Amino acid sequence: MWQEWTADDAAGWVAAPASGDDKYSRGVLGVVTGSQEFPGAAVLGVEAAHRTGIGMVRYIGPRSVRQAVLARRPETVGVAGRVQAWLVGSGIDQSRRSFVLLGDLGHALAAQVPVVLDAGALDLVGTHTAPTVITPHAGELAALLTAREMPTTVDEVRAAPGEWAERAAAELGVAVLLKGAVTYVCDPDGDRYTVTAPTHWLATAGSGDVLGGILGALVATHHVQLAADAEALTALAATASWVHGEAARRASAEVGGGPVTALDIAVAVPAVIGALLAR
Ligand SMILES: NC(=O)C1=CN([C@@H]2O[C@H](COP(=O)(O)OP(=O)(O)OC[C@H]3O[C@@H](n4cnc5c(N)ncnc54)[C@H](O)[C@@H]3O)[C@@H](O)[C@H]2O)[C@@H](O)CC1
Ligand SMILES: Nc1ncnc2c1ncn2[C@@H]1O[C@H](COP(=O)(O)OP(=O)(O)O)[C@@H](O)[C@H]1O
Repeated sequence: MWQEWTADDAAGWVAAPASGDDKYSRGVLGVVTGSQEFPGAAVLGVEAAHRTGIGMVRYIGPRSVRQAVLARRPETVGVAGRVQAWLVGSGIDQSRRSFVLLGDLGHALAAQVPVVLDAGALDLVGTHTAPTVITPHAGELAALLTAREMPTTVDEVRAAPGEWAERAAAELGVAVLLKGAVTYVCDPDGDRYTVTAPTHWLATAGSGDVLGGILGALVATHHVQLAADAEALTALAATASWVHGEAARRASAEVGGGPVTALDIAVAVPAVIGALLAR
């Protein structure tokens, strides 16, 4: 049975800093995203991570992309160091990964801290043992499962998204967040949540990159809980999807129900987090 994730559920998975906190205890997210072809994906994910509330974001990637990220978010740290979670793959073309990039991805996945695997890193699922959540859309899930000898098509996944998400979680041994107008979040232990988007303006280029940043930040800021209970990843993924949808709804409401851009969604996130904390 799939359970719709609500505002009350999400409210249990957002964190505000306390008096004893510092930027490291709050959580540090390492990010390996973006490319010369898709620098915007890195900018959007990093922006969303900062807007979700986090101690620090470390961005690892090509110099030109790092410059774009820092131009938008000078708070971002551009050198490697300790992190409590990784977000990898958004804005990366799987077929054009350089040796340097493969090294950075390998380093991230070997770190034994929770990982959000998106877009051009989805094929790396199963190459590491850290708690992992994958964030495909229907096209990406179909391609991933087909490559793993579970042949399927986008149309088949769209026709039965919950079943394919569950199958992926069971066969790949990771939490799955399957994106769409209804997002399906599940894990191999049987947790199953749906998140129904409150607005279809969410379907815009870069929206998924923003979702990755929100989820990465939530994972990093819950690193202590995750170390004790890896299943928390599923609740955090459902929360990220809920926050993402609600941010788009608020951004659209601000313009009289009109369209929103991916960056608008990220900018609306702090008010969503504030409202959840006030519940
Ligand atoms: N500003 C940016 O830098 C942006 C970068 N992006 C990056 O661009 C890369 C390619 O993204 P795409 O996924 O759009 O790749 P494609 O547009 O190449 O799509 C791959 C395949 O999946 C199908 N597909 C795309 N979206 C789908 C959906 N929502 N449901 C079902 N099938 C779908 C397509 O028809 C295609 O067959 C990713 O790395 C992504 O992170 C995008 O997020 C757009 C914005
Ligand atoms: N029809 C729709 N209505 C509402 N939300 C949608 C719809 N289609 C897709 N979405 C959401 O929009 C986002 C699109 O992400 P993604 O497919 O990764 O796009 P991109 O790669 O351009 O960022 C996801 O969060 C998904 O759940």
